Amino acid sequence: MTSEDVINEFRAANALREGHFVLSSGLHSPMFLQKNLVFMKADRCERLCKALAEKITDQVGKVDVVISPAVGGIIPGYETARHLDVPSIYVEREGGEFKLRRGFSIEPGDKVVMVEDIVTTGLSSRECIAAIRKAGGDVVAAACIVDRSGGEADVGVPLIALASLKVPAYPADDLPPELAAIPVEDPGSRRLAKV
Ligand SMILES: O=P(O)(O)OC[C@H]1O[C@H](OP(=O)(O)OP(=O)(O)O)[C@H](O)[C@@H]1O
Ligand SMILES: O=C(O)c1cc(=O)[nH]c(=O)[nH]1
Ligand SMILES: [Mg+2]
Repeated sequence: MTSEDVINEFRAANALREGHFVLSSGLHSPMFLQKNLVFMKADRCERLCKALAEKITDQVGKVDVVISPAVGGIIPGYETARHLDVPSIYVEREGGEFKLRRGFSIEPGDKVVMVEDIVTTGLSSRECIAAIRKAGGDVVAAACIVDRSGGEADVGVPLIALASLKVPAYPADDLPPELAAIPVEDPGSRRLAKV
């Protein structure tokens, strides 16, 4: 599957959004990949994650478990794990920090592939990898459906991206005037109020 094929799946799901978005990292962008609209259809999710699973196997061989960061990583993590025929678990934020909860644990020495939906700066991936290591996992690679950094993000382990593209993103104090003129949306979960 080429990067263009992957982006076409987003287009077909009306998931390639234009406007003014604040991203998980705090950067602002005129484009947002609303992955939930892609993953909501099982056939579309399967095509993408089957291709990602094949790419993971080609590049790192057999792994023992997939671990993903909530919320966005949960569905692609599960579907990719299904094609790798391994279990899928996830970390979620507790007091802002990713942790394994819900009875999930890692067997000592388990080879882990961390599966993300989207990588922009790699911040969430690095936080997830740190949480996995703290819980005893050996992270052999990271993987994602789309790397918006065009290969520039450094997550500290090899990053296997199904699609790679370079999307503009700007610090809040350095917005182009045409972007600053549009009301901002914050679609992710990082800044959601805690209950
Ligand atoms: O590479 P980064 O700069 O970290 O950006 C990518 C992250 O942003 C999104 O998560 P977000 O925190 O918005 O929440 P979500 O998973 O609930 O969508 C996405 O799911 C990635 O985890
Ligand atoms: O960087 C992000 O937060 C981000 C970008 C994007 O296109 N899609 C997404 O879900 N998150
Ligand atoms: Mg996320």
